[in-house]
Amino acid sequence: MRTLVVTAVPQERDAVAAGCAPERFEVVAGGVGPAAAAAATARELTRAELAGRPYGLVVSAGICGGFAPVTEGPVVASAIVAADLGAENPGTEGGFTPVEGLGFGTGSYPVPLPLARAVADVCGAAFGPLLTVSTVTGSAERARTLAARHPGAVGEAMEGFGVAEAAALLALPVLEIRTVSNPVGPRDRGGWRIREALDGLTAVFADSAPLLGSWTGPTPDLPGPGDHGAHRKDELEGP
Ligand SMILES: O=C(O)c1cccc(C(=O)CC[C@H]2O[C@@H](n3cnc4c(=O)[nH]cnc43)[C@H](O)[C@@H]2O)c1
Repeated sequence: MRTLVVTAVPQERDAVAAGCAPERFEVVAGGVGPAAAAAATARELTRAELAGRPYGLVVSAGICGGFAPVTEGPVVASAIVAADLGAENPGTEGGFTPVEGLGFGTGSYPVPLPLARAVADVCGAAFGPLLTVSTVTGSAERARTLAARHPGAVGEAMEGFGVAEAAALLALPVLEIRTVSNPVGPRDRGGWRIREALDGLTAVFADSAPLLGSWTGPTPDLPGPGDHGAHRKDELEGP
């Protein structure tokens, strides 16, 4: 089955597409931020289902900020985490209650670990939770807070959780694969290494495309109780 790769911007889309064969991969630029990413992913997955050409795997890809000591190179998510989905909760440890603690759904999606680990190994990537934020971190204090709240986090970007939400609606497995363009922390636009990160994306997808394209494993169990909204094709088609 084919793999859908969702990036934020066309430069990332083109970098990914340069590394993988068009027969097995569809690469789309869905916009910046989790809401745009979720909407674009849901549209593409629904189109494919209705056309009878469903995807077997969904990947969120692009550039990202890296948490020290990860300052460059590829990163692969061991979990896709909505780092600012929840409520500020002064007086509690960490001062934040994640969305699960509020009793609504989940703030973290699992990935198929054997595949994610294999991809990380083949491209020499750092492996750990990848955080999705709506506001790019711009201070050392915020970077420390996030790193303390999410031990082992390797990076921060803005789309992974949105892509994962849409994939979960169709019970599809999801990965997040990125390359580091900047450190998470104080703003320093002059220090960005975007060209290197985009070239790195091409290399990562060239190395991992054979693994991604042949993946036939199951979707990991979705976290928590209740209906995560997984739908079947017949429900999409309506009466
Ligand atoms: O103006 C700034 O200070 C600034 C700093 C980092 C990123 C931005 C962006 O507008 C990029 C958003 C875009 O790129 C991904 N990305 C890359 N680095 C980061 C990051 O450190 N934190 C969050 N997102 C990052 C992101 O997925 C978006 O697609 C501006």
